Amino acid sequence: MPNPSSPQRRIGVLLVNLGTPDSPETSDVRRYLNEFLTDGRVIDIPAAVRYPLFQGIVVPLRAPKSAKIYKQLWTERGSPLLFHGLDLQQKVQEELGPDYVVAFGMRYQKPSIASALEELRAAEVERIIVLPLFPQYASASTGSVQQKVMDIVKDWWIVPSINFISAFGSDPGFIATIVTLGKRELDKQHYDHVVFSYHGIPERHIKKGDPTKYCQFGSCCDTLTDRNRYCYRAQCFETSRLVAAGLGLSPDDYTVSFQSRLGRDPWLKPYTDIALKDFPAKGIKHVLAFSPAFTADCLETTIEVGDEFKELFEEAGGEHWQLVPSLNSEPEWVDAVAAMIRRS
Ligand SMILES: C=CC1=C(C)c2cc3[nH]c(cc4nc(cc5[nH]c(cc1n2)c(C)c5CCC(=O)O)C(CCC(=O)O)=C4C)c(C)c3C=C
Ligand SMILES: [Fe+2]
Ligand SMILES: [Fe+2]
Repeated sequence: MPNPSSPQRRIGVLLVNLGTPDSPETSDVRRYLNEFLTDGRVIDIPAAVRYPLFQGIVVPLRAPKSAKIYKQLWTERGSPLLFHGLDLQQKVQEELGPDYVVAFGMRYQKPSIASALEELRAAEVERIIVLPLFPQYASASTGSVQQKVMDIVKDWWIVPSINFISAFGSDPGFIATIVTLGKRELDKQHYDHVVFSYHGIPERHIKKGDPTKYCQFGSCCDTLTDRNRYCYRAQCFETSRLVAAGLGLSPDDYTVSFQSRLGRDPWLKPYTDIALKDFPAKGIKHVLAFSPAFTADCLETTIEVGDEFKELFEEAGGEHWQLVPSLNSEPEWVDAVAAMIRRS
């Protein structure tokens, strides 16, 4: 007989974003980068080379430069990626109500995925829905979160049912929120062109997830099908196409490009910093830029797209470069996240 006084079983929700240093000081940035850049899904070279190369050379050289950039990004509330994540957690919890327990974790540094999973375990949730806040699946982002969650729960005596929402780059609520934010900017003034700039990944990462060699980095990715469902490039094109349709843009009105490459191997092309330099000569002087690989403002959006690309564009003769803010904890995005969770 069920005990009528036993608490109702609730569903656990784990929202996860990438990570951020505890502070913009070099020592904290170094600790963050050491964890991030020794992840074998991010830097996919043998561990025996990865650790000495990155912890011994790359990170010590990079940390002071990155710390300067993090200082520009830092706010009174700290890192935008962190405080927007906590705001989203709180608002999604309010939206979903008492049948759910919503936790927030970061893949690297704090709050850790382990601490967020502990909160859910302590709440005795019946099952867990994990939503990595990366719209397009990549092994370096979503895959890494999935692996970390599995590494942790494998040691629990009772391993709960877990659903992973692996990608949501075509989700109607996600697309609609980007369209709303884009319209806000487009209503203010005329733009000659739109850029969808995605975080890049090495081409090798796509090849490793494509045993049938379907993806040839050409028109194969123009449509998202069962053959390329997890191809990051195909998903980026799909997100762009859906947002463009929502904004009433034709294919000539927009460019899809990739940013933030690291190392010498080929990454997804075209590279945003190179593509934008050609715009002014083509008569494109006013550009509206979206960052649809990110759900919250961070270094890659605010600084790289918002400041650095703006500077490059103006140096090349452009007049106005405007970044569309990320979804952060916009009410429409909160509704979209809650809807994805309810459907899962
Ligand atoms: C969209 C999801 C992300 C993918 C895919 C991704 C792949 C990836 N990233 C690097 C290297 C770096 N990324 C950095 C920052 C960063 N990356 C993402 C997301 C994805 N990365 C976010 C949200 C952020 C910003 C974090 C913040 O606190 O604001 C950095 C740090 C930048 C610096 O210190 O200068 C690096 C380095 C690789 C190599 C990679 C795929 C192989
Ligand atoms: Fe990254
Ligand atoms: Fe592809």
